[in-house]
Amino acid sequence: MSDATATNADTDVDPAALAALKHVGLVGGLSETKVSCAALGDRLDASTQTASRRLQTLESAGYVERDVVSDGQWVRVTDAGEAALRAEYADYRRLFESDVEISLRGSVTGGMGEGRHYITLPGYAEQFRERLGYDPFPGTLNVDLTEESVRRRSEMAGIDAVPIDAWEGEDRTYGAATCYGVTLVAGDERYEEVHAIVPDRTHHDDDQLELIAPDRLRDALDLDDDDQVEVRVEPTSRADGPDGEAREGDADGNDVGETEVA
Ligand SMILES: Cc1cc2nc3c(=O)[nH]c(=O)nc-3n(C[C@H](O)[C@H](O)[C@H](O)COP(=O)(O)O)c2cc1C
Ligand SMILES: Nc1ccn([C@@H]2O[C@H](COP(=O)(O)OP(=O)(O)O)[C@@H](O)[C@H]2O)c(=O)n1
Ligand SMILES: [Mg+2]
Repeated sequence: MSDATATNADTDVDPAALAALKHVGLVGGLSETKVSCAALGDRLDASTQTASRRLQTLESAGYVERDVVSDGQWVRVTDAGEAALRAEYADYRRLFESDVEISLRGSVTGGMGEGRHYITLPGYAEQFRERLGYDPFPGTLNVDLTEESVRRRSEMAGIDAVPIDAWEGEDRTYGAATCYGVTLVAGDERYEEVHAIVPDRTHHDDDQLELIAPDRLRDALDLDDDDQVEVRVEPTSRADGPDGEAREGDADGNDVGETEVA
């Protein structure tokens, strides 16, 4: 089994640049819009030079694309930029709404046949049993997300989730993952004890969501390839936590670190 082909790079920018990104979005929406640094500076209560620097920071981080012209610049918020804004939005939802739930949609699909291998590795299997409270069926049910749901999945970042730690095998290191509690809905049927597992390292792009559960979901919900499903993501905590220990998840699988503040 080969190692990761893609890792989710940490492209975070500082809060000031993120504020500039929000203003760019508010002025012109997420599609291409003409921005002048002087006007952006006014909105940010900063100088024209500062506004210009913030746009450069956003461009370097891959959050905007720019085309500088004589009287300003055309700026477009990229998918990564939109994901960063959605992650912020998810934080505010968490702050002000009591029952945050995100609904993602997609269709059942076959994958690369590697899910079974990873799920049954002892270093992961022990953590699933302890932290999720069950032995998963060996494999991952792959869901091919709709375009809208690919964009929305970054909102999962604000939802409490169960961390699965990296571990050392005999010949290599296995990466960490994050498990989000979900309910899987297919037609009139639903299955509650499911987790969306987001590995830090994966061969899949973010249009694929992998689900694990105690049972084979294709049997439990009578699913075939291309069947439409809804994945309702809800806050969840570790089965073995003292009183519901969890960490704030990261839909991109980036390391989110400790949640405690000294
Ligand atoms: C718990 C878990 C850990 C994983 N760790 C790694 C890893 O360390 N390196 C890697 O290349 N892929 C890792 N993967 C991802 C697999 O390479 C692959 O993206 C995916 O699980 C394949 O699923 P599929 O067979 O359903 O398509 C991991 C997957 C899971 C479920
Ligand atoms: N809880 C689960 C996990 C996997 N599966 C299915 O079990 C098979 C093995 O999973 P896998 O991840 O190794 O295979 P692929 O997803 O790569 O096809 C696939 O057909 C999955 O769709 C399931 O129905 N329910
Ligand atoms: Mg799979």
